Amino acid sequence: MGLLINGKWHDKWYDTAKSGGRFERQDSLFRNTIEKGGEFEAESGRYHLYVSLACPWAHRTLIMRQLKSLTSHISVSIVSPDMLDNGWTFLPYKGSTGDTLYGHRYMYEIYLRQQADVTTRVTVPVLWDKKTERIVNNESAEIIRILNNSFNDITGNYSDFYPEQLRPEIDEVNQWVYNDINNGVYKAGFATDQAVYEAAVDKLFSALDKVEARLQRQAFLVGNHLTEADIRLFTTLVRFDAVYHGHFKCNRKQIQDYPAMFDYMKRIYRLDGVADTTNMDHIKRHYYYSHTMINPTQVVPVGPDVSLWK
Ligand SMILES: N[C@@H](CCC(=O)N[C@@H](CS)C(=O)NCC(=O)O)C(=O)O
Repeated sequence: MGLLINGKWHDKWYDTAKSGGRFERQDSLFRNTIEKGGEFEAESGRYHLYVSLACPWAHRTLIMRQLKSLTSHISVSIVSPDMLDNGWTFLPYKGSTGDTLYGHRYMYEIYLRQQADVTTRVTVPVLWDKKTERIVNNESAEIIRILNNSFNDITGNYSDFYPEQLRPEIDEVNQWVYNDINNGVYKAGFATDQAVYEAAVDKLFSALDKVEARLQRQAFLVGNHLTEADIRLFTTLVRFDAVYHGHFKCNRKQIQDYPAMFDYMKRIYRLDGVADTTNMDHIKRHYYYSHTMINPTQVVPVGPDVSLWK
C-alpha cells in the first residue's frame, strides 16, 4: 500500500493520525469523459479497464460493462488481489490476467505512463485510452455513467441505468448509500480510534435498516427497475458477510439476516453475467492478506458458503 509522490513510489499506509483516527478517502484525480467531438470519443476496442476483482469500486464498472453489452468493445486487465509494499501488481495469481497491454509489473507504472511526475494514490478502477495512452477517468461513479451513456450506438444496447426522470432520487440515495454503506464499511474497518469506529458502525447499520425497510416495499432502490443505485449498493453487499462483517468489524448483523436485502442481493447476483464478475477468492484474499495492520497473520477465512446464492 502506498502512493506516488512526484513520480516516485512511497510505501505508506493511510495516515489516520492527523484526522483523529478517521479514514478519509481522497478524491480521484482523472475525471474526463467519452463524448462526440471531445478528446475521447466512443470507439470499439479503443478503451481498456484496469480492475481488481476484489475491489467494490472496480466491481461496479465490470457489472456495467456486462449489462451494457460492452465485453467485446472494452478490454480488461485484472490485477493480483495482493496489494502489499508496491500497491496493486500484475504478479501471477489465479483469475488475474497480468497487464495485457504493456506487460508492466506494477499498477503504478500505468499512472506513470500518464504523467511521469504524478502525485496520486494508485487506485483501481482506471479507464484507459489505448489510442492516446492516457487515463480517461479513475472514478468509478463517473466510469459507470460513461459506460451507461457513451457506447449505445456501437452496442445497440440502450438500456439506461441512470434515467433522466429518476436522477434526483438516484442521486439522493447514492449519497447516503455512499457515505454510510459503501464508504461506511471502510470508515469502520480503517478507524484507529474506538469512538470513531463505533460511530461509523452505528451509521452503517442505521443505513442498512433503511435499505431493508425500502426493499420490503419495492424490488429495487429507486423505481421498479435496476438502476446504478442498485449496482453501487450490490458490490458492497456481496462482500459484506465474507469480509466487512469479520475483517472490518461490522458485525452487528450479516446481510443474510436481512430477508429483503438478502433476497435482493441474490436477485442481482443472478442477473446475466453478474456472477461472473464476482470472485470470492479475490475478495477474501485481498482484504485479509493485504491489510496486514488489521490481520497480521494473513490467514484467510474459509466461509461463508456462497453456493446458496446461485
Ligand atoms: N473513488 C474511487 C476509489 C477507488 C479505490 O479506492 N480503490 C481501492 C481498491 S478497493 C484502491 O485502489 N486503493 C488503493 C489505495 O488507496 O492506495 C472510485 O470509486 O473509483
